Amino acid sequence: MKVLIVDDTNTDRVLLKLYLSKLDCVVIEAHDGQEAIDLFLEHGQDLDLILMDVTMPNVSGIEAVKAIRSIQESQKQEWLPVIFLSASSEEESIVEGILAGGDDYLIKPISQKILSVKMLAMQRIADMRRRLVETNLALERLASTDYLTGVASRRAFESALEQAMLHFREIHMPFACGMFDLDKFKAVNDTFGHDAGDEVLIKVVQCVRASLNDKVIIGRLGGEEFGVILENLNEADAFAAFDKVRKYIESHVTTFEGHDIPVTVSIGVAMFHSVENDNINTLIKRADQALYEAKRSGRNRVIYHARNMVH
Ligand SMILES: Nc1nc2c(ncn2[C@@H]2O[C@H](COP(=O)(O)OP(=O)(O)OP(=O)(O)O)[C@@H](O)[C@H]2O)c(=O)[nH]1
Repeated sequence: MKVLIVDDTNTDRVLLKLYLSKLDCVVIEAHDGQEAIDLFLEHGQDLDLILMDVTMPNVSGIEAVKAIRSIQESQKQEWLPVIFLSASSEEESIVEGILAGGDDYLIKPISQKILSVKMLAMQRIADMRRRLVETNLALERLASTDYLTGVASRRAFESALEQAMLHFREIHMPFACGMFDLDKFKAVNDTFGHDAGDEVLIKVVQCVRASLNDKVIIGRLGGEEFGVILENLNEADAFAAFDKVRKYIESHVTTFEGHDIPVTVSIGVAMFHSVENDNINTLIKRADQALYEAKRSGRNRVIYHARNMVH
C-alpha cells in the first residue's frame, strides 16, 4: 500500500511512518495541507490511502481534503480513502472532517492496532470498488458490441456518429453514413438454416472491413441491417467506397457446410451536410430512405440520398 502521511508535527509523522513500515507500506510525507495537495497531484494515481492531520498552519487538513476531493471529481478519478487523525474528539470536528470528504476519523494518540484494522477496512472497500469498476467496464463492453459479428451495437454506433459530428464541428471534416441491408436474407435462413445465416452475417462484416479498412466503424442497427461511418471524404468518394463494398460482398460467397451461399446487399448513403440542418437522427433517416430506394429499385445497389429525395 502507498500511503501519504500529512502532519506538521515531526514526532507524529515519525511514529506513523514506523507503524506503517511494519505493515509493509510505502510512505510519502507532507508537512502541511498545501504540500499534501501538491503531492497528491504528483502521486495521486498511485496512492492507496491518505492519513491527514486536521489542524495545520496555512492550509488545514480539512481544506486540503476538500481541494483533493474536488480535483478527483473534476478529473473523474478513482476513490481514494482519507482518514483524518486529530487530537480533537469533539463531535463538530468529526462531522466537519467527514463532510469535507474524509472516510474515517481517528483520535490521537493513535492505536497501532486500530489504525491497521481501519486500513484493512479501507482496503476492503477499495477492492470492492475496483471489482465494481471492472464489472461496469465489462458490461459497457458487452452493451457496446454486437455479440455475433463483433461490430458496434446500435447505441455505440450512434455515439460514434456523435463523435464524427463533433469532428465536423471542429475541423469541418465531411463524413458519410452508409446503411446496408442484406438482400432476401430470409431466403438464406429458410434454405440453409439460421446458423448458416449467422455465418453469412459474419462474412459480410469481414467483407466490409476487407474492402474498406480494418478500422472502419461498423454498427449493427438491427437484425440484418448495418451502418458504416466513412470520414473525411466527399460525396463521389463516399459513393465509390460503398459501391466497392457492394461489389466485394457480391463476389465473396460464404461457404457453410459445403454449400456456397451468395448474398448481395443494398446500401443507402447520406452525407452529413451541416450542424444547422442535420443531426444524427436526420442523417440516419436520410440514409434509411436511400436504402429503401435501393431495395425498391431492384436491390444490390448503392443509392446516394439526394437532398430532394422524398418518401
Ligand atoms: N441467421 C440470422 N438471421 C437473422 C438475424 N437477425 C435477423 N435475421 C433474419 O433476417 C431476415 C430478414 O428478413 P426480411 O426483413 O424479410 O428481409 P429480407 O428477406 O432480407 O428481404 P429484403 O430486405 O426485402 O431484401 C429474417 O428472416 C430474420 O430472421 C440473425 O442474427 N441471424
